[in-house]
Amino acid sequence: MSSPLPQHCPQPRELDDLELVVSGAAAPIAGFNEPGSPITLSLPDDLASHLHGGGAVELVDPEGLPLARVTEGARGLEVEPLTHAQFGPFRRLYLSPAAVREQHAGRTVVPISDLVTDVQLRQLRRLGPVLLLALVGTGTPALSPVGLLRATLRVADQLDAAVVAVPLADHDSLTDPALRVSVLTNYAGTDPVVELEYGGAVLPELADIAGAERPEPAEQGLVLFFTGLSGSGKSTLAQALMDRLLEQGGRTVTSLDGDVVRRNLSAGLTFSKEDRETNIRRIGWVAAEISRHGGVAVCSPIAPFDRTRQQVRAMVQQAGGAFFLVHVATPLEECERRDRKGLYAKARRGEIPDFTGISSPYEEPQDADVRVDTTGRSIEDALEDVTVALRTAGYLDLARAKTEQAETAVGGRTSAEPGARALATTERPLRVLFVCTANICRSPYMELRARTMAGRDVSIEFASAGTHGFRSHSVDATMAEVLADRGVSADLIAGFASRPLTRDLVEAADLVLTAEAAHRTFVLDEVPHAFRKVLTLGQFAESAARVDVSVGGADLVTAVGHRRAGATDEHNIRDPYRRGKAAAELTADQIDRLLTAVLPRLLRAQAGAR
Ligand SMILES: Nc1ncnc2c1ncn2[C@@H]1O[C@H](COP(=O)(O)OS(=O)(=O)O)[C@@H](OP(=O)(O)O)[C@H]1O
Ligand SMILES: Nc1ncnc2c1ncn2[C@@H]1O[C@H](COP(=O)(O)OP(=O)(O)O)[C@@H](O)[C@H]1O
Repeated sequence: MSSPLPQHCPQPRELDDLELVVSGAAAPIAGFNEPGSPITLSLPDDLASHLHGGGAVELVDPEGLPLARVTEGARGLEVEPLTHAQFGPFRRLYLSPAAVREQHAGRTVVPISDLVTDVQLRQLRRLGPVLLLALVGTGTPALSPVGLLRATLRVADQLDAAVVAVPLADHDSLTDPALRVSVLTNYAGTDPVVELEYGGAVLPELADIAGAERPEPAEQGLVLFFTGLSGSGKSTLAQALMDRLLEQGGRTVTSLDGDVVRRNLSAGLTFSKEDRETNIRRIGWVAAEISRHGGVAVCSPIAPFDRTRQQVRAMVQQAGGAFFLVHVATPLEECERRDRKGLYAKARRGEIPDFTGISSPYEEPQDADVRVDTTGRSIEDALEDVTVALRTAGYLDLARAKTEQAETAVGGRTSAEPGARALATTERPLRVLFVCTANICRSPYMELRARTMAGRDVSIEFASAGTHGFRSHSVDATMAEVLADRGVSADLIAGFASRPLTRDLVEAADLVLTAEAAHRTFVLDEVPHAFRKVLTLGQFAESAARVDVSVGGADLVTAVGHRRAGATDEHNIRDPYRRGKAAAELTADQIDRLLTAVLPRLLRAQAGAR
């Protein structure tokens, strides 16, 4: 009897890709890892070498259902389908391009990845019979796949429309647009494909879906994840924070403390790298489920590996929760000095192998929402850093009642201090950098229009640059005309000189707003840690709309960094270069709409919070 094939459960994005490959939607791509293809599968080293040696691997879904068998072929990994996924909400809507051509030929094809607006419904009505392709792949829709399908079906009821679900995932790379075009074309055949216009207000009949999908921060599940060395203060801060949460009431709180988890959920695991990863993934899994149901999970394991922390973040976000990472960055010397449990001394004597910080690594997080060094500080004071960050990010407001704050104020600290601290960081002007390709058309328009709109306000500065920016060119002549028509002074326009984007420009900016998602990807490939402050202008506008109107200026930038909407194609501001004045006007209209929505909130003088 032959031994069973090794099995592997791919990541959600890879499972979506598998479905596209099997259904023919990805054609001409027919497998994984073909040269230059965005459809890739990453396998653990042992499985990769098994394939390389001529073996086969079975890909299974998270429940273990075998979906396909992969082998190494001439162009990459060849895929032989086994079983088709049969369950899951709206499975019946997942059709292959061949089935769609057979059942729905003759309809105008319209891709949908967000809630439809009034403007878009009018556009759809004008199109006649339509096929709404709901793009439900991982990371693509602005809401959950089920939410998008429920909303799209509701819109379809008002039209002559068919709805089909397509698991086109977001690969967050420059190859995405090409894949999108080929998938849409495979579904459309010879029928036209029309993109929805940008803008408008979400249809009132979708409000309940929008509400359920985008819960108010007070209702969204939240995972507070403290990471740091043993003795850094994770448990102490986590406990103090939970006490505050419980005193305030209104939320269910679950503690997943490192030590406690190891005595229960993870009993028997060692401190090898593998077992630590298992331990953290277990914590992540439980925390994600808690967040799925709107609860707050407070976790405080060491979690020394970046990759595992990222996996937890992904699990939580997948479950619709928010993930907030606190790096308790107390240095090793201080943790060792405290040595509350006497473990460091033992580790130094070699009595505990693989001890974090001594004989096992701790990878410092680059993506922490807040970093707290507890050295020489009171617990209350260190906790303040966390509660301020939580409040600023729009998750929890754990401010004590004023009377209580006054009572706890010591050594000249007053109840006003947290607010004062937040203000101090915003005293210099907020620096906003606009980015497009050549820096002669869209980004100069954004910069000069924004400067004109801001007038004499000194709380903000605008600049622009291009991912492939020309050096010292003036504004494109057509765009310059549009700028002049819209009240931008001739001096400003004449004084403009284009420039290429540099790392320093990104580092120096508080907020980088790009014309298209591809520009955002370009910037992040260069400066990955800037991910919170680099957004498309449309993505920023949509994200800002979700943040309470009382939050403005630098606080708004921080809040959006933590609660940003996905960058979808609808957000892209298309390039009008050399497409005539009408195209330039349309682009200008789109930019004006977005700037009008966001600028008043970025200008300190008008931001409601102050
Ligand atoms: N080898 C080794 N390395 C690090 N820590 C050790 C080790 N052996 C035991 N301990 C005790 O276990 C606690 C850390 O467990 P965690 O589950 O948080 O660790 S991990 O996230 O799985 O890496 C940690 O507790 P905290 O001090 O609360 O962090 C230690 O008390
Ligand atoms: N500002 C502070 N914040 C948190 N802990 C502090 C602080 N100052 C001193 N400590 C002490 O440091 C130790 C931290 O231990 P613990 O919270 O168990 O750390 P961990 O969970 O990271 O191992 C405790 O004894 C705590 O009283």
